[in-house]
Amino acid sequence: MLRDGAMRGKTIIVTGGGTGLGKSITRYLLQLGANVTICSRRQAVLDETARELMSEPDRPADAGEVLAIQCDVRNPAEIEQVISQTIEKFGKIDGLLNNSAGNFISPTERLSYKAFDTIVDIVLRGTYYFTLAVGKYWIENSIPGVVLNISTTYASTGSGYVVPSAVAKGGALIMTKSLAAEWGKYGIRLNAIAPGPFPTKGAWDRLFPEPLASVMDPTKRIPLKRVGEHGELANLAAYLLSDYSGFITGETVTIDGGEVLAAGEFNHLEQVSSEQWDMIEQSIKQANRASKKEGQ
Ligand SMILES: CCCCC/C=C/C(=O)SCCNC(=O)CCNC(=O)[C@H](O)C(C)(C)COP(=O)(O)OP(=O)(O)OC[C@H]1O[C@@H](n2cnc3c(N)ncnc32)[C@H](O)[C@@H]1OP(=O)(O)O
Ligand SMILES: NC(=O)C1=CN([C@@H]2O[C@H](COP(=O)(O)OP(=O)(O)OC[C@H]3O[C@@H](n4cnc5c(N)ncnc54)[C@H](OP(=O)(O)O)[C@@H]3O)[C@@H](O)[C@H]2O)C=CC1
Repeated sequence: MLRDGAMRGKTIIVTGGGTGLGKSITRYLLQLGANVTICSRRQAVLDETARELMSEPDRPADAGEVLAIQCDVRNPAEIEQVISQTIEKFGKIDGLLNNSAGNFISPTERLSYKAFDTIVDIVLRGTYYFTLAVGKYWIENSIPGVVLNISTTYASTGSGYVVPSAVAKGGALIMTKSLAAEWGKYGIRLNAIAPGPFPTKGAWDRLFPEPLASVMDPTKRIPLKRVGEHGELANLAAYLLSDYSGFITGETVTIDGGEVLAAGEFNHLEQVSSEQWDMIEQSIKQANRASKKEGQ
C-alpha cells in the first residue's frame, strides 16, 4: 500500500515477530525499508524467521535488516537488553509494535490462578513494560516515537471463554488512549489495531482446536464472509507505524470484515427467504391500513 522505501531510515521493534501476524508485518516493514528487531521467548524460531526474511527472492535491494533477540516480555531486564542491542545495531528506535500474546479458549471456571496470570502477564504486563521502557528512552532523548498495539475486537465488547485475554487486551487498550493523551506533548503517538480472525497456527491451535473447529466456522458471523489476509493487516500496521498517520493517536482501527457488527439486533435475518419477506411486507402493510382506519 505504501510507496517503496516509505519506511527507510526507521527502526521498529516487533514483539512476537518470529511467527504469525508479527512475522507478516515484519516482512512488509522490511520491504518498505525499515530495520526491524524481532523478539520473543524462542531464539531458534526468531533465527529461522530472520534467515527466511533476509533471503526472500523478492526482497528489494534497499530492504531493511532484521535483528533477532530472545526476550520474554514479562521480564524488564530482557526488554532493556532488546532496546540497548537495537540502538547499538541500528542507531535508534522509531516504533514499537506490541504484538506478543498468549491465549487459549477455556471456560473461565476451569482456569487456575496461574493460568489467568500467565495470559494477563504476557498481554497486559508485557505491553506496558515494553511501552514504558521505550517511552522513557524516547522522552529522555527527545525522539518522537510511535507505539502500535495489536488488540482484538473483544477488547471492547468483552467475550466469554477468553476472559484473561479480554481483560488484558482491554487494559492495554485503555493504556493506549491514556498515554496518547499524556505523551502527545513529546511527539509520541499510540494507536491500536483490533483484528478479527486472521488464520495463524498460534491462534488456531489454541482457539479452534477440535472439536471446536468442526462446529465453529468464524466466517459465518462475518458480513464479508471470509477471514482476513495477512497482507491486509500488514498494510494497516505499516501505515499506523509510518509518518503518514502522523495526526492519528489514541485510535483503535478495527479490521474484521464487519464481524463486530454481529451485535446488530436484526442482522441475523439473512435466513429469511424472499417469499417470507413478501408475507412480512403484506402483514406490515395490513397493520398500517388498520391503524389508519382506527384514526379516522
Ligand atoms: C480468532 C478471533 C480472535 C482471536 C483473538 C486472538 C488472540 C490471541 O491472542 S491469539 C495468540 C495465540 N498465541 C499464543 O498463545 C502463543 C503463546 N502461547 C503459549 O505459549 C501458551 O499457550 C501459554 C499462553 C499457555 C503460555 O505457555 P507457558 O508459559 O509454557 O505456560 P504453561 O503451559 O506452563 O501454562 C500456564 C498455566 O496455564 C494453564 N493452561 C494452559 N493451557 C490451558 C488450557 N487450554 N486450559 C486451561 N488451562 C491451561 C496451565 O495448566 C498452567 O496452569 P497450572 O496448571 O496452574 O500450572
Ligand atoms: N490471529 C488472529 O486471528 C488474531 C490475533 N490477534 C493478536 O495478534 C497478535 C499475534 O497473534 P498470532 O500471530 O495470531 O499468534 P502467534 O502465536 O503466532 O503470535 C504470538 C507471539 O507472541 C510471542 N510470545 C508469547 N509469549 C511471549 C512472551 N512471554 N514474551 C515474548 N513473546 C511472547 C510468541 O513467540 P514465542 O512463543 O517465541 O515467545 C509468538 O511469536 C496477538 O497479539 C494476538 O492477540 C488479535 C486478533 C485476532
